[in-house]
Amino acid sequence: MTLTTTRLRLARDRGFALDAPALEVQPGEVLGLLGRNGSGKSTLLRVLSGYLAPDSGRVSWNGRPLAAHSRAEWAKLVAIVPQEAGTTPPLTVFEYVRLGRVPFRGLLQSFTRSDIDSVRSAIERCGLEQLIAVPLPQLSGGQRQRARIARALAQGSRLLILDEPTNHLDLSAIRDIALLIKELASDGTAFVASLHNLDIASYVATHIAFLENGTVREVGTTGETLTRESIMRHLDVAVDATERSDGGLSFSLRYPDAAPSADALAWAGGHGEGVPFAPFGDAPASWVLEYRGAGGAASRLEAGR
Ligand SMILES: Nc1ncnc2c1ncn2[C@@H]1O[C@H](COP(=O)(O)OP(=O)(O)OP(=O)(O)O)[C@@H](O)[C@H]1O
Repeated sequence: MTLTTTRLRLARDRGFALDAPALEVQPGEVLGLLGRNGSGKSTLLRVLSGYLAPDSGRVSWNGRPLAAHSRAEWAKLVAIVPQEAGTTPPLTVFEYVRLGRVPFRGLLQSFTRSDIDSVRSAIERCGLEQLIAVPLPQLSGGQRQRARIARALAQGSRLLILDEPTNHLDLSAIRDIALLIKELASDGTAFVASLHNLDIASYVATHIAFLENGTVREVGTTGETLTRESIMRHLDVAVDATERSDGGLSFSLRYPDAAPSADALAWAGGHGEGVPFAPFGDAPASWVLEYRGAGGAASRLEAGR
């Protein structure tokens, strides 16, 4: 499944307007949307999934404009995995995942053998076999998120739209969801996901789009786009970065009253981004780091030990 768009624009209430350049997501690619609260990530996801019509611009799936797909085709091609909502339906994992087959049968028609096979295989894919008969409200947040993804897989969709997929999850559940997304992408599923977690973005996303006040300011491959400078520029927050063994970056928030970690300093120094400052002998008494803030102005951050 390939998602393509022309430039998209949509004006909403209270002066908010979405403005995104032409985008393309190929099978196996994961486009991560990053931006501050209210920057328009969910709005863009709704436009890409066909729930909101743009004022101008066109969304196409597999080269056909969205409007040319029937509702049934639409439901089969694209699955939306929403944020954890307040209420959880009192269905078992099996019953819930089976809802993914409704576009193929309709609510009142009975499910076929092949529907049930799709449901079971999606449940296995998401590691929920042991929980197949457990009601959703009794699952943990991470297990429920996996059930939502399983439902999307049972639907057979090759484009998954995820709204903050690791919201409210503990660290091990975040890791499991990240691994699942990566595994599904390696099998050719395309993803667009709004993300707040920079580590997850670096790990799962092949491409990143930064939104600010509704406008996509920068889009590109993760390696080129997800940098300390762009994070400072678009999210208005200073982070330290260290390189992972797979070549991606791990980010940690820089608190104004805490010195950056030795690892982050070493990495930044090695990349010419920061200057460890050691006035007395080997042990640095303070550090001076430079970064470029919004508008390109150079700022200096000094931190004592
Ligand atoms: N149904 C709606 N009608 C009109 N405006 C809306 C609607 N939903 C959201 N908005 C507005 O659109 C803007 C962008 O909101 P959106 O939810 O897309 O941002 P977001 O980046 O996903 O935020 P968050 O990170 O907090 O989830 C906000 O100003 C919001 O008030």
